[in-house]
Amino acid sequence: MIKEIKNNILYFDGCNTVELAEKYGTPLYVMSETAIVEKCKEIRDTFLNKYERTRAAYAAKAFLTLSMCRIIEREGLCLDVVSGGELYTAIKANFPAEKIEFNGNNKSIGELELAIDYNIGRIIVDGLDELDIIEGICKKKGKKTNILYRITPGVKSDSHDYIVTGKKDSKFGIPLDDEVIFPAIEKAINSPHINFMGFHFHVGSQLLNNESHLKALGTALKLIKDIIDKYNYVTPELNIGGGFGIKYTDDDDKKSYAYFLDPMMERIEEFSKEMNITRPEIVIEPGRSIVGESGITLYTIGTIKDIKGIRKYVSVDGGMTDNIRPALYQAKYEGIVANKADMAKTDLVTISGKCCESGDILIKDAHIAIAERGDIFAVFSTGAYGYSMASNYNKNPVPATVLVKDGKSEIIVKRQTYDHMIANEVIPESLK
Ligand SMILES: Cc1ncc(COP(=O)(O)O)c(C=O)c1O
Ligand SMILES: N[C@@H](CCCC[NH3+])C(=O)O
Repeated sequence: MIKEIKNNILYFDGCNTVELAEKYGTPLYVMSETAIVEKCKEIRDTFLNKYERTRAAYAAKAFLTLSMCRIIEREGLCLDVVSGGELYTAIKANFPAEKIEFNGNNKSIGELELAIDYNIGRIIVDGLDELDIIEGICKKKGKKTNILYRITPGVKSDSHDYIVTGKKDSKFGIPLDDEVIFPAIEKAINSPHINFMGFHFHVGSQLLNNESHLKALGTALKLIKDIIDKYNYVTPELNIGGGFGIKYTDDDDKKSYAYFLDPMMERIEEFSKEMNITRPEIVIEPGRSIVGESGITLYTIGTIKDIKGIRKYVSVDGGMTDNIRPALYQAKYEGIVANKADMAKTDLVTISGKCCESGDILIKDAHIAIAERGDIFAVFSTGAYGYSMASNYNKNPVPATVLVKDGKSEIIVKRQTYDHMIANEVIPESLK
């Protein structure tokens, strides 16, 4: 059990959360190594070991630190990065270059050079002129790079509009209009500096049903067939993205990896038999599903305002700066007063942050134990897209992250200091 209640206190991966808050301060991101490892094991058991020639590239954008790179490498996964900064973090952690894949809809020349210099495994090309840039860099450096084309499969998945990515009107991917996609494919096949590996799609994030994955797969398989028919070229790989949803609240009907992947693998195997080709190597890119439920955030409760007949605001010492998701996507979370974990949840409150924004609300209408200043509040399922989307708004420092496992805790990201925040600021001569 990752989450447990003992003597009225919330424990997370064997650690007393009130003691963690005392030792490391709040706000505090707490990541359970046991939970992350369990997720990786589920991926190995139900996908990597079940089907030959498969890879799982952890989508680093969900939560990336040097230590996370180490865990991902140890657990046998690859890494999907989307920026020079994520790639640099992987390089600094000595992550094997051939296991890195580079996504992104507007990679800079500098970022592509870094990727090619480091000989990373795959670049997922996301725009027509990106291929020319990669070719130019490879030519200059005498290298050859593996690429896939990210396609826009034209499916609308069932998630918040900001995190659906597969519909035609999207900044991601290459549209499948014949006059756009076929010349691009021909160019990639014929380029002496490119190994054209195939296609990539990612339909959206926090998905709780497999419909859009299956629809997009149908589109991708049709394209693979067209390429065989037109150019007699069999693409050796297919990347079917991530997006597997997690449980934020009791309303989220989370599904297993197998629920998404088994029907897709079945369809791909059938297709390969029909076409009489070797089944392409299949790659997935899970992010949220590995780290989301593996993390919680601890806060200290401060001001409590009970506006009679209207609402009771319980403010904590963090907010949209450490978790932008409620403000950005109206995302729902659940939480608990960690030092009153056994007490009846009789109070209906709104958990608000400390930023100067009325929208800085973490949980609207939460049922919690009667809280007082100084209590510790834990928000669940914050392991994905919390730390990685943190900001310094209102000059709030980014919280520390601790990694916990079987009752032991270690810092993996130190708390930012006020000095860190102003370290890059300069007062020019004109203002001295
Ligand atoms: C290309 C790509 N791959 C993988 C992911 C990871 O998605 P998730 O965290 O939902 O698994 C994303 C983000 O949505 C993405 O854009
Ligand atoms: N940041 C988003 C998901 C990322 C979407 C990336 N394509 C979230 O918190 O849900």
